[in-house]
Amino acid sequence: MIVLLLLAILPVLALILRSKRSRSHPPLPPGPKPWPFIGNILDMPTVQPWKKYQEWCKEYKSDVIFLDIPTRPTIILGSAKACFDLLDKRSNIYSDRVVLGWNFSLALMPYTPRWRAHRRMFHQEFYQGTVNKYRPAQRQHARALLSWLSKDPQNTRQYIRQFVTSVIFFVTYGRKIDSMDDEYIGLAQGAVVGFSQASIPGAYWIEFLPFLRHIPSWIPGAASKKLIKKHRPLTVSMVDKPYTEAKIAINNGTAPPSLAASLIDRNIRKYGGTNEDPVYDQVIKNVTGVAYAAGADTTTSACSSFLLAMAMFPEVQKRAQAELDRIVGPSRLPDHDDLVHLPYIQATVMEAMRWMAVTPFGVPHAVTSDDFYNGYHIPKGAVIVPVSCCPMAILRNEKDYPSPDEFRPERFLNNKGNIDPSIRDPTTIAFGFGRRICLGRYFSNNTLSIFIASVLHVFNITAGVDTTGKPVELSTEMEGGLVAMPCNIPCGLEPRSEAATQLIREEETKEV
Ligand code: HEM
Repeated sequence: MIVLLLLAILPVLALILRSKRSRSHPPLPPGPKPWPFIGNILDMPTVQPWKKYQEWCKEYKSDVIFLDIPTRPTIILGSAKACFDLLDKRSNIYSDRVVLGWNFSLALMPYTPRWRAHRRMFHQEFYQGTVNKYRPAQRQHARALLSWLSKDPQNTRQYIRQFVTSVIFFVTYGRKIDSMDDEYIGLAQGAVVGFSQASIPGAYWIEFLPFLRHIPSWIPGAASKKLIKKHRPLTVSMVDKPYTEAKIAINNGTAPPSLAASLIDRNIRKYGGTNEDPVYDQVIKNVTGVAYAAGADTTTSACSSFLLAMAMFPEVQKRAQAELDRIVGPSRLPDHDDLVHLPYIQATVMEAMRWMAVTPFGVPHAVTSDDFYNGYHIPKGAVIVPVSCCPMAILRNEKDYPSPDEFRPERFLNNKGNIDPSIRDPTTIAFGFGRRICLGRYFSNNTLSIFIASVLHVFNITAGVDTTGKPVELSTEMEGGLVAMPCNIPCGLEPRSEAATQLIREEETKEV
């Protein structure tokens, strides 16, 4: 019955929307041929969607592709130029989002004053000039990670996640994460996994037709609503629980310094006893909650891809270690302050952000007015998907990055061995565009840099064996939704020398 209703309503809706769109406008960008009434709904890939986006860019020889989704036209952008032209230069109309239900997250809020208030508060704590205050926490956690990895390298994937999560929780709530069994890790991981899957473009088209919420789950697009609903209790707890705990500690005078503590303190001093107090209290809760949601999987993915690259390109590993040996030496671990003297390590960090796209289709934007680009009509309300792994463009673009499949930090160096500013820095793309550009990019870069320098300083990295004793197969296959992770990561981490083992042991006696 419901399927019949669906079949009856969709054609009418599609016709109305399409006739509104086609009135006196230039043509839409090229793309796969739509089916009568249902457009390209059935063409939308929901598993590893970036592969299909790449194929379309190639097939239609265009860096702007149109997908006819009756309720939400979708545009794929497959070149840096198209992304900068639209999402950056015209960001006044390209900064909206498709709302998916994560109401607390500023990363998904529509382009409204509410989003602006959240973004302003987050920015104050994470802009370039202030993030270095988090370096001691990042360094200490990176050093703790060396010890975990040396004892149990088969669980490398879990320890990387624990390291990234611990840094974010420590900075945000002043809370230590002692193991992967920590309640908050489970909460947050569950919430983020559900969301990441649900946000694949086309997986969510059904969201715009609430009256169809009972349709069978085999119809494409139906699954995302269920996913979001299933994970909602985890999401609520992920945002509420650590914040409530932090507030209790503040009231008891037992709170360690943290982002939550300083924001709450500032709010009380500025708005305590006024009507604004509860309003800003909610903003603080959301802003602290989004730090984990937006920062944990993304940074974990970048750290994991780096390890994979080291095992697949051992000559890069050797060259990076030689630089560390020369500049830092065997008697201490590297620090953030060393990085300025370590151009090859800096280039390795840049290459880690380029080689495997962390968010292969960015975080989709939405356009708030009709627009025209390269002779094509971009319809108002369209979802705009910047595809950062498209081979003809962006991070895997032959022209900007020759032999793009190879992990080659040298590409960012000039003939004096310094960073060459004429080569496009991949972080200008990997962190998104315009007014929605990633707010955690400087923080994340500090975490990734100290992770890379510390791990390379003490370990030789090879494929190794996994927890079942099977040799790890190295490949560049990625899995996931909004955030992609390498399917396999190496587990063969061996201390490079007696001196390296000694450095790791010394750290074990220190408090994180
Ligand atoms: C390798 C690590 C990371 C990558 C690749 C990454 C990537 C991105 C991307 C692609 C966007 C969307 C930009 C756009 O819409 O054009 C984004 C947004 C965002 N990121 Fe990150 N991110 C990373 C780490 C972090 C961290 C560590 C934090 C927090 C501490 C963070 C906080 C945010 C926030 C709050 C937004 C939403 C901005 C808005 O919508 O106004 N990110 N990130």
